[in-house]
Amino acid sequence: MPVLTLDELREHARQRLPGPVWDFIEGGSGDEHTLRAGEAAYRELCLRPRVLVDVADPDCALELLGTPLASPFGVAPMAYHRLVHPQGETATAEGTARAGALLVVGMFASRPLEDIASAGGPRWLQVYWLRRRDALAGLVDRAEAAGFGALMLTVDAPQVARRRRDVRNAFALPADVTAVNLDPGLTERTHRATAGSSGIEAHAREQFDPTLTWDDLSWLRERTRLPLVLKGVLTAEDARIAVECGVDALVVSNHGGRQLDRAVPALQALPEVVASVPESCPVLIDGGVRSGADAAIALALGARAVLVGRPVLWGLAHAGAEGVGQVLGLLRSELLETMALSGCPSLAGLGPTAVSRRPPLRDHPWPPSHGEPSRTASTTSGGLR
Ligand SMILES: Cc1cc2nc3c(=O)[nH]c(=O)nc-3n(C[C@H](O)[C@H](O)[C@H](O)COP(=O)(O)O)c2cc1C
Ligand SMILES: O=C(O)C(=O)c1ccccc1
Repeated sequence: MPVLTLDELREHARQRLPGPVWDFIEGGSGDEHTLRAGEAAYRELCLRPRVLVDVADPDCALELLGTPLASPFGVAPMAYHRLVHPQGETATAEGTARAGALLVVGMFASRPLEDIASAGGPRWLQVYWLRRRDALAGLVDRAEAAGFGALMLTVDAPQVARRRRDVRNAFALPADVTAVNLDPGLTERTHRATAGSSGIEAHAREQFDPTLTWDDLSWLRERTRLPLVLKGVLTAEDARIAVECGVDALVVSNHGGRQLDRAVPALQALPEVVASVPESCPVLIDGGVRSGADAAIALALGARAVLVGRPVLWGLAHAGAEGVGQVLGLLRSELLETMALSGCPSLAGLGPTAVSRRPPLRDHPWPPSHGEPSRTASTTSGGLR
């Protein structure tokens, strides 16, 4: 039986993976309030389909910071893909390349950057700000040499939040899963949990530099010619500062509910961020995207692309590269169907008037004011207000 939904893949993955690994992937921080709210936010919105539009040839290809993509989907950066499949990130890279989607490789990847790059698809590298600045610099140089198209700095994790599932499970990495792109001395801590702390949390406390401020960004900005993307921005205020600091793109994200619990759902924060940056600064989003319709809603509200996290690991656990390809292929075909059936055959035509909500989420100016209103969008008096 072919897999028809992401939920089916999730069930397959759950059956295959050890409980503590499943919990590490699926879990969130604190009471997991933000984790649940991230997905729920999409269900509170509806599409406003327009009719009698020629939708014979819907098109969702785009270029993002110079990277051509067959669809506006990317794999969110996630650590340690070898936790769920022996080939880890190289299998993820193959499946993602086949789908023509973007792969954001995590700093804590469990396969070498150069091997991941050999799949040939569009790829960016995510980094955390380490106390060991030389380790960060070394990785940036390797990413440039291996043809990575952008650098994504995650800024919502000055420390790794307490994830109670991992504490209960005393979660630590198995000996054969390591962050192979970093000096072993930097990551040995991930293999030992202590009372009250997972190996991941304890490792991050030792290695992540919580003193990072906007002033430090210039070091990274000057260190690389790659476009710089900040991941984990949730407010208009920070979006504006980021642009002033020379950041090229933003990811509106609460880390999939794994960092600040009670943080605002990414979808709710999206409009104020989009409204605060120039059109030249693409805004991406992640967290809780589970269907092509979810993606269409995010794109309509101004996201230029959508990153997907956990579902990619479900696909990888279930069927390696093939499973990753299934996840991204399913999302792309659902998005194209949604675009056709809502009378928006192009990404440019997918604007805020394609979405309806009740009650109002918040009182920022609406709609976000970017771009030429599309023909379909401009002739309506409804939409999200
Ligand atoms: C197992 C796992 C590991 C993750 N590791 C990282 C990481 O190393 N760096 C990072 O910036 N985000 C990391 N994230 C967060 C994702 O990039 C992303 O923000 C989140 O998973 C999106 O939500 P979704 O899973 O609902 O799609 C991780 C998420 C998961 C589930
Ligand atoms: O970012 C995360 O969510 C995460 O789980 C992680 C994994 C390895 C190192 C740091 C954070």
